[in-house]
Amino acid sequence: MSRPEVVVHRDGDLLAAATAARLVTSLVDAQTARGSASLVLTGGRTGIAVLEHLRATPARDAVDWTRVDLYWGDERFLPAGHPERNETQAREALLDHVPVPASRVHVMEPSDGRFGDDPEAAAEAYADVLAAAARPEDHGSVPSFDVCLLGVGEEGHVASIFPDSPAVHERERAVVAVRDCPKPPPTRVSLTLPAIRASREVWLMTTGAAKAAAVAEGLAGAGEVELPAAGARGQRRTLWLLDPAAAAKAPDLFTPPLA
Ligand SMILES: O=C1O[C@H](COP(=O)(O)O)[C@@H](O)[C@H](O)[C@H]1O
Repeated sequence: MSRPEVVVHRDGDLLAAATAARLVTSLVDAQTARGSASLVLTGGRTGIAVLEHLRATPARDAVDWTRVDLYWGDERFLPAGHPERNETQAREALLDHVPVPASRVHVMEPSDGRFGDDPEAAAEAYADVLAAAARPEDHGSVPSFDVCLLGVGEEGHVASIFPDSPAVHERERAVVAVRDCPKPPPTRVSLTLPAIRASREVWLMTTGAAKAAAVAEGLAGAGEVELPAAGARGQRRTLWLLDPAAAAKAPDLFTPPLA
């Protein structure tokens, strides 16, 4: 498992633009090395801003979108097309504007989908999707995603894994239903930390002073039960992408010059 690295960008907009550029390179490299690329998307302000920048940059055409598999780290369990669904926001920001085949867009089921209002069934179905996509070399029932994008909440949540919640204690399952979530909407579906840790690279992106304490604790070795972001690590790389406000309380070791 990789040790965290930190990049501090001048402001949130530059962070989103630079992360979009970084993604182009990573997806192209993955396609060159393995034929296709896999990307886990996140909701949240920064996650969607990255997709908007990706849509706007001409470099997006360097990616062969017909050979990208898209997954989600979490989803708000709401009806299809609901504006608060991470899927809806990602489609508007990027997916409706690039030629990614529908068969490669692996959404978590909505609350009016195949399983109705049953988030546990939706979570199990998503675990089956991941297991079907895993290759023998992935050593498990989760693909080795090339990049897993994550936002970070003020209390240190990633995906929909909140501090000291049942999801953060999950060790076996790759996907779980989340109920009584402290951040609305209360019902969600989420990858677990073991599934996130199957990723080659994990990129945690966050901005603003409200996130500074969570960032500092995450980098200073907090336990993942208290601060789930601390447990989000990639096999090869764990990258914290921050603005100066989010980085303000980080330990010295982790505050490199501005990029
Ligand atoms: O609800 C969610 O929030 C987090 C973080 O969002 P942000 O706006 O504070 O960056 C996000 O990572 C997660 O995917 C989403 O469902």
